[in-house]
Amino acid sequence: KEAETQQKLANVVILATGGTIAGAGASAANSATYQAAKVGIEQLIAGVPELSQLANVRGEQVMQIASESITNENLLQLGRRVAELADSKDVDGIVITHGTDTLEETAYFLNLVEKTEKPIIVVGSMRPGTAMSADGMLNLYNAVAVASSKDARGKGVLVTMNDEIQSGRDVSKMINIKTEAFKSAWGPLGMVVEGKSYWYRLPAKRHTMDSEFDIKTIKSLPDVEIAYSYGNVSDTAYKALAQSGAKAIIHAGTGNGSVSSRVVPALQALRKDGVQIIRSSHVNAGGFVLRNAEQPDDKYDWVVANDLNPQKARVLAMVALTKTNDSKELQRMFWEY
Ligand SMILES: NC(=O)C[C@H](N)C(=O)O
Repeated sequence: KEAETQQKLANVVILATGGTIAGAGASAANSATYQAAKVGIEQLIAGVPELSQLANVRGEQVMQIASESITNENLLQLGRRVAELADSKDVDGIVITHGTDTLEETAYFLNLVEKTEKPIIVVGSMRPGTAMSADGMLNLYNAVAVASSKDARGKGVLVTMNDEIQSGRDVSKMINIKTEAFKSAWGPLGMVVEGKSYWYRLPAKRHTMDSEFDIKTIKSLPDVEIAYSYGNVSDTAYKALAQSGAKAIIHAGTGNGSVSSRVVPALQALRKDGVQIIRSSHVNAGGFVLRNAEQPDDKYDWVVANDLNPQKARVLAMVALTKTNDSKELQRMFWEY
């Protein structure tokens, strides 16, 4: 009988990378003071015995880091392992446990480069497992539930936090002290309740199977950097980033990606030197940058990120630059992905 139920359940692999979901604090009262990336994947799985009712689960420790320290090499390593598993006949879904600080970047990266319909779910937690009211157990349970459901196939990389199913492309960490930390300007795709998924909308942008990018052909990622804008900003950071070899600079602009008159000449000059200039916005609840609004992008040959925040724009720019250095092509990609 047991063998029969095992056969019917989906096979889900959990790739652990660290983060607060693998964090530990000194006491149960420590919800915000703790060390991330301390607990191994076997212990995480053992902490949620109910996972075995959802799927045949096995874990792999891919790395053990706090996600603020993730590198492009780490991203490629994770992406390649996800692709290998996605190609394997005995894997139905993949869950990635991840720190929440850069979770949105990894989820968007995988959404762009993994050629599979199989569910890929990225999940984290806001409190360590040692804290009162820790959120990691339920978030992980929900991730495995979505990863093992047929309904999640073909919907791109997903994120399960706070009972919501979010598109990995849209979702962003909006607040860092609440368990309802992850939001999308365009709303969640669905909900997970007691291990069952409820869907309400679909992603509109190209992803996974419909993407022109493939992890298997990406050898390395180019250097793309972000410079933050504010009142009285100088052009020092932009110039320094270009000098240290950045192929593109994401302008984390004010408002609708506006650029200070103190910075415009430097960005014009950098573009003439071959650096791609991509205008994004750092407004809190989600920016929206349009071509030739605020700045004459056609004239300066700049690119706009539209609704992608600066850190997501960096991810798309890196992936896009592995294919082209043509600013018109880059702009097309920024509209399509
Ligand atoms: N909540 C978290 O996971 C934060 C942690 N610094 C990380 O990203 O690894």
